[in-house]
Amino acid sequence: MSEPALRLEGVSRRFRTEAGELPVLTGADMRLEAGEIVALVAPSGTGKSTLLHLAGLLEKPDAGEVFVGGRAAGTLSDDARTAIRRTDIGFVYQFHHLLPEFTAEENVVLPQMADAVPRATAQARARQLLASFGLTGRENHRPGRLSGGEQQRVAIARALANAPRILLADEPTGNLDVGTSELVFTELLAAVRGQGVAALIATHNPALAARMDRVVTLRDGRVVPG
Ligand SMILES: Nc1ncnc2c1ncn2[C@@H]1O[C@H](COP(=O)(O)OP(=O)(O)OP(=O)(O)O)[C@@H](O)[C@H]1O
Repeated sequence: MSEPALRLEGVSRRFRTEAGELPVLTGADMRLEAGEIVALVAPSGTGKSTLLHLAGLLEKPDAGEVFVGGRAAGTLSDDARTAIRRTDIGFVYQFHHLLPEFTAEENVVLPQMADAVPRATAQARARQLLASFGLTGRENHRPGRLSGGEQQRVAIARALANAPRILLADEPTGNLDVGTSELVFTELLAAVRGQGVAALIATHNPALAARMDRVVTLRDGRVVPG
């Protein structure tokens, strides 16, 4: 079998809390194949965000290894990890995390410029991505002037700006009302399927999870079929 987009091997993470050591992940293994869309559905507090942060190279595991396109992240310099995060991985948070002082378009342009894309090219891609999320006419609005659904659409456009191979999303529609969540989620799925992006998406919503290729959950700190 060819190398998956993302592979976790024996990944462990524990936190030190007032009550003592909290083992959240205890040797988690998983594969995310190229272009595959996987739902991560697990009860609150079982480690979904922790897993996504490790997979996204935002944090380092205490043990085990994260492979992105076959490259072992633990063997790389911080600069090399940052470069992989920028070019290969898009991350969508539950709350948009857009830069409030920049417009919608600038929020989608900036990660591309950090990846050395010329400004005019980055602007054209940003406009095209924003248009694909129904945001034509909103390009020059700052996040504070956008609705919650629009903010999340911009955040998704930003995550896709550098055409990553992997999209990681942590309850990307979790703070939206049911109707808006359904709409934004449908657009998110269409975008990742259309671009052939592998995606790991945490959600509490079983109906949304059922629309992905497969479901995994977390049990006793490990990834198991959901
Ligand atoms: N930096 C940290 N320091 C201490 N404990 C932490 C830290 N980050 C997470 N935890 C704890 O680890 C456990 C797993 O947290 P995590 O956020 O990964 O769960 P989750 O499944 O994403 O939860 P939710 O569905 O509520 O977002 C929780 O008990 C949490 O309190």
